[in-house]
Amino acid sequence: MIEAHSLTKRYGERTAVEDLSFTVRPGAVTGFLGPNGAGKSTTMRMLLGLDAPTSGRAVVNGKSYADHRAPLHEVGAMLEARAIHTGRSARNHLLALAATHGISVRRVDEVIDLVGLHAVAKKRVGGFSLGMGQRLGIASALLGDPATVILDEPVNGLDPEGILWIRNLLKGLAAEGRTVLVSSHLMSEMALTAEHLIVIGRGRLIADTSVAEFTARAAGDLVRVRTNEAEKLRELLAGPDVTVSSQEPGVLLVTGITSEWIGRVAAEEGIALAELTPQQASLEEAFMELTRDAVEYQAPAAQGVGAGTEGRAA
Ligand SMILES: Nc1ncnc2c1ncn2[C@@H]1O[C@H](COP(=O)(O)OP(=O)(O)OP(=O)(O)O)[C@@H](O)[C@H]1O
Repeated sequence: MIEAHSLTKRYGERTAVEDLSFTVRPGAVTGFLGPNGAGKSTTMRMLLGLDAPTSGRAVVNGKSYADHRAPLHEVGAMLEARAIHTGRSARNHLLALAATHGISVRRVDEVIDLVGLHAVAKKRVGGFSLGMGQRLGIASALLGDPATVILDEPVNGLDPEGILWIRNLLKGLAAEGRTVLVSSHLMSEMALTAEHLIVIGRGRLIADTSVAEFTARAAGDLVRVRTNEAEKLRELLAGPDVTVSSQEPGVLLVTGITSEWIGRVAAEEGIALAELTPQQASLEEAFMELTRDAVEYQAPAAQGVGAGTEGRAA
C-alpha cells in the first residue's frame, strides 16, 4: 500500500507537487496520469525517498521508504528508464544488484526469464534497444520480489508487442496481491491496464476514480448504429429522452438509450444492423478535457498567447 499525505514539493519558486494526498491499494493496477510536467515523476521520487518533500509525508507499506530495512524487498521501482550505458551484460548488471542486497543467483535467472531477456542476458547492456532496456529496468524492479511496484512510464517507446507484454505483466503482479503504481500520459493505455486512476495536473489531484467510472463518464451514452433502414429505425427509437442525429447516410448517432435497447428494437422489427457501437473512443478526449487547464506547455494557438517554450524531455 502506498499513501501520500499532503505531499508538497517546491523547487525554488516552482511548485512541482502541491498538497497531494492519495492511497494506492494492493491487488489492482493503479494508473498515475497527468500531462507533461504534472508532477508524476516528482511524486514517485518522493514515494521512493529520492526527493525530500517540502512538506507532507509519503508512506509505503506502512513506513517511509528510508525506514525499510530491506527496501528492495518492499518496493521495486523503475524511474524514467534511460539506457544504461554499461559494458556489463544484463545478467551481470542484475547479479551486481542482487549481490549488494543478498538476493540469490537463482532469483536473477528467474527475473531474466520473467521479462523475456533470456536470449540476450549475456549481451552488453550498452547495445540494448529501448524496449530491452525497459525490460531490464523492470527485471531490476522485481529482483527483490517486492510487495509494491512503482514504474514511471514503462510503455514509453515500446512496440505493440512490448506494450501488451507490460500490460499483462502488471495485471499479473496485481493479481498476486501486489500494489502496482504505474505512471503514464496516455489515458487510452491506462484504461486497458489499470483498474484505478489517480489523475494529477500542475501538481494537484484532479481525480481519484475507478477506470470503470471514468470510462462510463467519458463514453456518455452515445451509440453509433449503421443500417440500410436508418429512417425506419430513427422513427422507432424516437422518444422524449432520445436524440438521434445523422451525419452520413445510413448511420445514426443515438443518445438516451443503451445499445442493448437499440438492438432489441431493431430485432423486433426485423431491421438488420451492420454496426451497433457504444462510443468509447472519446477516452483520450475526456482525459484532455479533464486536464485541459492543467497542461503546462500549450501550443500558442491553443492558448492565444505566446506560451512557454519547450517542455522537458519526457
Ligand atoms: N529538479 C528540478 N528542479 C526544478 N524543477 C523541477 C525539477 N524536477 C521537476 N521540476 C519541475 O516540476 C514540475 C513537475 O515535473 P515532473 O517531472 O514531476 O512532471 P511529470 O508529470 O513527471 O512530467 P513528464 O511526463 O514530462 O515526465 C515541472 O514543472 C518540472 O519542470
